[in-house]
Amino acid sequence: MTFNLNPLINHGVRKGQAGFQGSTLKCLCPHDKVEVQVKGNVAHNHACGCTKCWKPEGALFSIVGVVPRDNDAVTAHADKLHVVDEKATIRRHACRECGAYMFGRIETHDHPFYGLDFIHVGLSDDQGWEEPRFAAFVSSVIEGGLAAPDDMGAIRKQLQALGLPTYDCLNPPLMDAIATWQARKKGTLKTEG
Ligand SMILES: N[C@@H](CCC(=O)N[C@@H](CS)C(=O)NCC(=O)O)C(=O)O
Ligand SMILES: [Zn+2]
Ligand SMILES: [Zn+2]
Repeated sequence: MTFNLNPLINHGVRKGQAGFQGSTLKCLCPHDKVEVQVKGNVAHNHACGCTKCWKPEGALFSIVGVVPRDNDAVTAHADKLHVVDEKATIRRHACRECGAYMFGRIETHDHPFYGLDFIHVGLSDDQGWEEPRFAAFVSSVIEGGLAAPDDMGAIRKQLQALGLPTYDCLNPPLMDAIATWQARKKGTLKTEG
């Protein structure tokens, strides 16, 4: 059985282009689309199975990455946006009409990822975005009711065959970044860098 992981990766992972300058994200409404202009490429792009990230209809995973918060701006139909969950750390701004999540922002200064916005490059018509490089929160697809526990072996295999290592949290570099931030805050890590 082949799973609908996400349309962006179902038929292989397309490599990004060096020097890609960014592009516009558009919501899925047939007209009066919400538009978000993104300057520069996305980073840490990955598949996320968590229940909070936006997934296209029928897909098991979101494709989500980050940009500096100053690099994205809503350029059309901002009035259609609402925050999906005010209590979540990532305030995900979605189109009220089509449901697409246009950007997610961390407003808590005291957070390891403060300063980054979360975006979905699948909402752009352009190619060249950094390719997804790993899969995070894979086990969460069970929590979301999207997959049976017995399917997880096959789902992980499909992701790994695409060259995406699978994790049930974030990947080691991001987990290390979070732990480093926590250690500096607690004073348990004193070195710079
Ligand atoms: N098992 C949980 C995990 C959710 C989770 O921790 N998601 C990560 C990856 S997007 C996160 O950073 N969430 C913060 C937030 O959603 O505000 C779920 O699937 O809902
Ligand atoms: Zn829309
Ligand atoms: Zn997520």
